[in-house]
Amino acid sequence: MDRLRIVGGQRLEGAVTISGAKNAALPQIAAALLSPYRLELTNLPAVTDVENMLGVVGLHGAVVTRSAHAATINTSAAVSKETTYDTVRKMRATVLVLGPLLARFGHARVSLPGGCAIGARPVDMHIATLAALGADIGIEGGLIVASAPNGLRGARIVLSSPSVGATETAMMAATTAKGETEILNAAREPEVADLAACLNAMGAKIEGAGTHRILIEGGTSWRAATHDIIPDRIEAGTYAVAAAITGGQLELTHARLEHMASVVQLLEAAGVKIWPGDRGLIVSRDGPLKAVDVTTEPYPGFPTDLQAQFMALMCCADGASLLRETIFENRFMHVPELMRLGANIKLQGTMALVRGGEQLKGAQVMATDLRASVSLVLAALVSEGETVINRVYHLDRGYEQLDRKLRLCGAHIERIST
Ligand SMILES: CC(=O)N[C@H]1[C@@H](OP(=O)(O)OP(=O)(O)OC[C@H]2O[C@@H](n3ccc(=O)[nH]c3=O)[C@H](O)[C@@H]2O)O[C@H](CO)[C@@H](O)[C@@H]1O
Ligand SMILES: C=C(OP(=O)(O)O)C(=O)O
Repeated sequence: MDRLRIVGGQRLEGAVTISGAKNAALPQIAAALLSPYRLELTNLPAVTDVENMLGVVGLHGAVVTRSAHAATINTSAAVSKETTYDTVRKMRATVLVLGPLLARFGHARVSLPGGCAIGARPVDMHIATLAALGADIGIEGGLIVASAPNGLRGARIVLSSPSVGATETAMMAATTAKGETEILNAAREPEVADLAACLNAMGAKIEGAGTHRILIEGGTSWRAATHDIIPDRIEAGTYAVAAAITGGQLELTHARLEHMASVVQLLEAAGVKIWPGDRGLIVSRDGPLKAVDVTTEPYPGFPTDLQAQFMALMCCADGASLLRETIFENRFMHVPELMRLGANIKLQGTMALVRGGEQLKGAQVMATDLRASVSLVLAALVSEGETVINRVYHLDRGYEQLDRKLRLCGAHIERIST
């Protein structure tokens, strides 16, 4: 199992290429199962979640042709097979094949994902949206078993909360339904809009993705398509924090300001300067870091996927900041590990009070999930001495060549393979 060894104290300077968004890539790979024609995805991030998702569509008979940052997925010979617990356990986003399999083949059997480090993460809304589209759907022996032998039919779907995954499931399934589907209280994340753009390139007729109300005209005539995945706003936000925490300056090549308004606003409030450059965004800090409060919210609010990274930043700010997590009930697994580095954090329910300003000191720490792991990397960059981060496979799920990208900007970081 690989580990990362980081010696803190280096100011980061240089350019970081922001990869394609993992959370846009995963549903788009699942969407390939909808159409018998090839889907070519470009700007595909080279991360293990993407490899796993390509493996999952491969298990359903898709033929995948790869290059470093692209994949062509041909599902002309695909079938709806059982997606086992073993597959879903590795990566929850696997549940996104449910809608496409049901829509294309009229039946699907996908294992229930179960809880994970950040929360229980039920899939009841995914199930409810497919039931609203006319599927006969239930749980049998740990599997979601769905059928619609006569096809799905368009419906008005009102989500009880704007779930990203449930919006994506509903949108994908509705492309083959008879008639029109309206999704209300839809998630507005850029990854949802990018999935709609990909589906539209494949022949679908979707309007309104990126707003609360999405309209999908069913009965799609599919065609071959190529789609370029949007840059990863969470990866960009992570490197913005790396520049801020080390008092450095980074150019985030490809990063898009329009996807990062709430993040930019909070960073600026913390004393960080951000401005658009020719190739993306430039992030710089030379003054003191100010403590700011953070509340995670659905997009366009501050993303839960950057809460851990901001907590690392607030550990180095002057004063106290309150971080409130409203999306996942257990997304503070990084707190005890940051405390091992000397951070002063008090947890109460869904809130964390961070008293910044202590000099962090290197230690052995353990990564528990993707964003928790990267918050430890960020804290280690400013910790005195050496930090060793175990279970790096969490990082590899969603960050392409993190150690290399940081090293190129001056970080003292090495991967120890065992
Ligand atoms: C692969 C991917 O894109 N992952 C992202 C996606 O996850 P994901 O799509 O799983 O997140 P959701 O937006 O669905 O989850 C939001 C909340 O709704 C709850 N919920 C969700 C579905 C459901 O059927 N029932 C239910 O109760 C979840 O437990 C959570 O508390 O959006 C999250 C919120 O921005 C991000 O943190 C994840 O990185
Ligand atoms: C929680 C995340 O991903 P997933 O939904 O795939 O677990 C994440 O990207 O931070």
